[in-house]
Amino acid sequence: MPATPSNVPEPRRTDPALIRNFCIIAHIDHGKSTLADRMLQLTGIVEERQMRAQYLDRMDIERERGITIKSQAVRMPWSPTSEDGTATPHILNMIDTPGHVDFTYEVSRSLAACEGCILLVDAAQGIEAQTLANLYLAMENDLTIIPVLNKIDLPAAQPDKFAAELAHLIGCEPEDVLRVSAKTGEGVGELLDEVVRLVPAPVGVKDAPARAMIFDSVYDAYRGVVTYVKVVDGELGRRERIRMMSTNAAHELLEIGTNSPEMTAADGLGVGEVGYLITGVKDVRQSKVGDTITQFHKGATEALPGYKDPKPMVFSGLYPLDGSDYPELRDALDKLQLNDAALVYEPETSAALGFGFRVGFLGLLHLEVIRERLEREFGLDLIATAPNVVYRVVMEDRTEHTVTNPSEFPTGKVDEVHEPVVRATLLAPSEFIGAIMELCQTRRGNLQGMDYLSEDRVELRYTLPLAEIVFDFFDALKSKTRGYASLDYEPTGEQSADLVKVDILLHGDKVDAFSAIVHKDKAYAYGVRMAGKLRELIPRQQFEVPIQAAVGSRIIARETVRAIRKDVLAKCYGGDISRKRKLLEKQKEGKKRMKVVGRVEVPQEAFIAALSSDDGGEKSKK
Ligand SMILES: Nc1nc2c(ncn2[C@@H]2O[C@H](COP(=O)(O)OP(=O)(O)OP(=O)(O)O)[C@@H](O)[C@H]2O)c(=O)[nH]1
Repeated sequence: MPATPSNVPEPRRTDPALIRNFCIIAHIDHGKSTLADRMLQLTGIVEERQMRAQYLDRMDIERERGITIKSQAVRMPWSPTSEDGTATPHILNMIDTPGHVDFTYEVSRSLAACEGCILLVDAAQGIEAQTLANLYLAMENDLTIIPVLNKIDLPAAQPDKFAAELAHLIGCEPEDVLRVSAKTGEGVGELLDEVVRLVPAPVGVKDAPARAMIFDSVYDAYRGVVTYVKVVDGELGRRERIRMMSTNAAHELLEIGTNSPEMTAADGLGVGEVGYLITGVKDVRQSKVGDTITQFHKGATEALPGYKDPKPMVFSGLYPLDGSDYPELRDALDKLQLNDAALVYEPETSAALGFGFRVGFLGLLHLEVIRERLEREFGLDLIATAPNVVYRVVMEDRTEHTVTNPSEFPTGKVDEVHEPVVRATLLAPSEFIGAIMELCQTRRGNLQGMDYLSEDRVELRYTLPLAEIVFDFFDALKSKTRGYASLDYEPTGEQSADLVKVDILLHGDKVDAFSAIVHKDKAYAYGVRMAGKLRELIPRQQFEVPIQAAVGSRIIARETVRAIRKDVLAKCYGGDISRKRKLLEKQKEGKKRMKVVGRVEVPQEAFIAALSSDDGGEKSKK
């Protein structure tokens, strides 16, 4: 049991020397959830009998209520058998990391709450891009890494080959790579023993003012925001008044505890412990990932390092198809924001699309998730403008503008335009090196390095403008590599580039929804493509309609929709008045759905079609 000095009875705190905080890093489908399930079972906190029934049922209910599906951190008891046969009870905290590239910052905070990680790799597939990206983050956080091959029960498993690959990657011996089957449970007990043996115990100052790092924050419809923390120094007690160090906001602790795997209230958390707290705040933006919590009275003066406000990287205009749904869209966004500190939006109006919002996202997946939730959970029909990144525009008089909507690109003398760039990691069989390089070249990529992970698998590292990968990059990569390449990226700053705004004009009037900021070399292609597309989509009017693409006042492409007098009665010979009336009524109906740009009537469908995905669009599933 914990070795506490006898004169200071503190039975409620676990000795940090007996705590191990770890996470599992894996590429999608390499078996992270299955391994976690096996650990829950093996450590006895979930009985075998309950495993399926309980877990799946619970997920359904949670899904229906729209709250978090997984526990963010689970506390498990484990007593490794040592060589002399004695067993010392330890506490293992398994911390879940969000898996996707859009949430790199959150991943890095979850990793910062751990001292070690299990690098899990499918023994039939080998290392993939997400394995690598998360491994790099783990290294940056100085974590002890335990390499593990999973799925060794599969006939297609090649454990020797991939053990060598993993060993080469992290610089250990192939024999150090553990082999498990999360499915059968083989090797999982030994793995937990290794976690205790290899992962360092957390260190912190017991008698200092409390400092706890928030590594996750989720909204629960019944309990408000549940905040997950790791206590680094000192301790937090029940009913304590706490302070968020980034905002200085004070809150009362209503409950503090651990998940094993249900929420279990405790009377406090001490050094190295991981658990949850509830303060009654209703909005995750008041309890942000990366922030430090301390006591309100005599609290810490210096926050833990690394706090960043989530920064949206990709923006898109969201408009209800039916203008009268605008209030519903606003309410829906308000609700989603309760659980998503990274979601930002502000009202915007577009001459073409009416009233809507300019919404900021962490990345494309984030955008897709939000859009899908708005449509599915809130029953909204939406039009989204093409996603764009954030530009910093420096004028010749040195004033600066942050542009999140291309139609707001400043007019006047522009000196420099800066765009965000990412560091991308691409992994593929070596036969596809040429195809990948060619693709990255056309996307203004810069090769930073290339490594062979084994004789037939290669890792390429590029810096790429974010704008070049937000559309169809992932799809293009998959099609050029027959689905074998994997991609991960993280923002690394910005670069100045030769960027211009292309406007699309209908009969001399700008259509704001189609303005785009593109590289100078691609402006012409964009203009020609959009003008051509619109010519097909816009019905003839009673006058000739020129469609032009322009950079500033210079026209770079032009198409024309020829004039026609549309006589709906032309088909109606004879004097059937009721039929005539019907046709006129129908024409009126159609006109209601028309948007008017200047003098030109454009059916809404034309906007939707022009914004949709045949030139990449927003569909880029990972
Ligand atoms: N044969 C075999 N299949 C496994 C093993 N571990 C996981 N699987 C299967 O692999 C698939 C993916 O496993 P998950 O545990 O869902 O993988 P994951 O990494 O959590 O995936 P995501 O949650 O989608 O990221 C499932 O069909 C599992 O049943 C294993 O040891 N052997």
